[in-house]
Parts: sequence; structure tokens; C-alpha cells
Amino acid sequence: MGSSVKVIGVSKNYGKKTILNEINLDIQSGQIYGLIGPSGAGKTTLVKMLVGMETADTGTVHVLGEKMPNLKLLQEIGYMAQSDALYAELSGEENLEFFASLFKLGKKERKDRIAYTAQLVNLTEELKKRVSAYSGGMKRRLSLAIALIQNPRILILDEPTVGIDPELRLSIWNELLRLKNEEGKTVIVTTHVMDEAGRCDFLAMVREGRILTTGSPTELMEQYGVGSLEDVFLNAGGKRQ
Ligand SMILES: Nc1ncnc2c1ncn2[C@@H]1O[C@H](COP(=O)(O)OP(=O)(O)OP(=O)(O)O)[C@@H](O)[C@H]1O
Repeated sequence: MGSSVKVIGVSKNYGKKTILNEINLDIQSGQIYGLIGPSGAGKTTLVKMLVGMETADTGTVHVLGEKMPNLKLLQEIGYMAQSDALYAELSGEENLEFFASLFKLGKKERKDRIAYTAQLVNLTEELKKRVSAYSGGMKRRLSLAIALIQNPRILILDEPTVGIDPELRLSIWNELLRLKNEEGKTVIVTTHVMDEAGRCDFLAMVREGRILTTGSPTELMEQYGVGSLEDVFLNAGGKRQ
């Protein structure tokens, strides 16, 4: 299917600190690609580069064949940040309407996308409430709905299920799998949750700004001679402080 995302020789420093060190990634279209690694490894900095919100000091990032950053690609990339960027004084529905208005969507399509994304994250009944009255999990769910609003080809989700209960987490993962299988979407996700990592087609282990290893979950377990991704994570030195 070809590459959706190509990262070549990307490095980034903040002051004297090296945050990303010679990163290379080739993310095939129609895959769920997981970035796993301990806190502070550089995952968020890396995904921000894929979205075009950060620039590399050296190296290049291409998304759908275009060099990033590139405003043309906003329509094609849905991004869910680690902290929610929502308008607290507006209702959930007004937030969805606002974000939908930023994209090229016809009137009916806009309405349909709002209904579909709200239902996907189980917020249909709560749409009229102000976001300031939402719980943390509800805000995460609304952020996920916003990431999907313009029907992007690539979804980039930074720890999407933090604060979401197991039942809804499962239904979100089932939907991500459906989006991949039926609509050929590419999903890039950062996670600390190993059962989520196990649902990815391909994983990159990130630590101290480097990619330690890449492979399917099964390949990584074989590589480290262990029976679980938890053990891969620990053996690769990813134990949380
Ligand atoms: N704007 C910034 N200025 C200076 N340092 C930064 C900046 N943004 C991130 N960092 C540093 O870069 C490093 C990597 O951070 P990043 O958020 O990319 O890690 P992460 O792997 O996403 O971690 P987590 O899982 O906790 O979100 C950290 O040491 C962080 O303190």
C-alpha cells in the first residue's frame, strides 16, 4: 500500500538536551502503528513533528508524500494531543461544530460527521452539556471525536485512552480496527498500555530519543525471548521511574 509517513534522520535538541536522535520511521498505509516507551522518551515530540507542530533540527518528515510541515495536509491528519484543547465554555456539540467548520466539509457531511463521531465516543447524550461540566474521560472522548471530525486519512493519537474506562476503551479500539480494515486508515498511536500495544500491527520502542527496536508485537516478543509485551518493555529498559 506504500508509506504514509517517512521519517529520515530526524534529530531535535531543546537547549543542550537531545530529545530525538537520528530517528528513522517508515509507516505503511493502512496500519496501526504504536510508539511505546517510557515517559519522557520523546514520543510526543515525534508525533508533533508528524502533525507539523514541531520542526526537526536535522532530517526530514514526509506525510502522504509531502514534506512537513505543510498546511495542505491538515485535512488529512487527525490529531489528538495528550492534553485536551477544548473550549470549556462551549457545549460538546459546539466544540464539534467549531472544529468541523475549520475543514472542507459540506453542510450535510458536517452534520453526519458530528453525529457519527459523537456516537463513536459515546457522547451523544451529553452533547448539549458545557465541556466545563465534563469529566476527564469525557473530555478525552470529545478530543478523540474532534480528531476524527474531518474524516482524515491518518489519525495520530497521543495516549488516546488515558482516563477512559475499560469498556469504552475496548469499543474505541474496535472502531480503530474497523477504520483500518474497512476504510484503510493509518493510525499512529502512543501508549503505555501493553494490551493496546498488542493490538498494533507494528511497534517502535522509543527510549531516550532513539528507536530501540521495531517489529510486530510477536516479533518483538521473539526478539527479546519473552512471552509478553510487558516483558519486552521492561527488558528494553523501559521501566517507569
Ligand atoms: N518545549 C520543550 N522545551 C524543552 N524541553 C521539552 C519541550 N518539550 C518536551 N521537552 C522535553 O523533551 C523530552 C521528551 O518529551 P516528550 O513529551 O516528547 O516525551 P514522551 O515520550 O511523550 O513522554 P510522556 O509519555 O510522558 O508523554 C522530555 O525530557 C521533555 O521534558
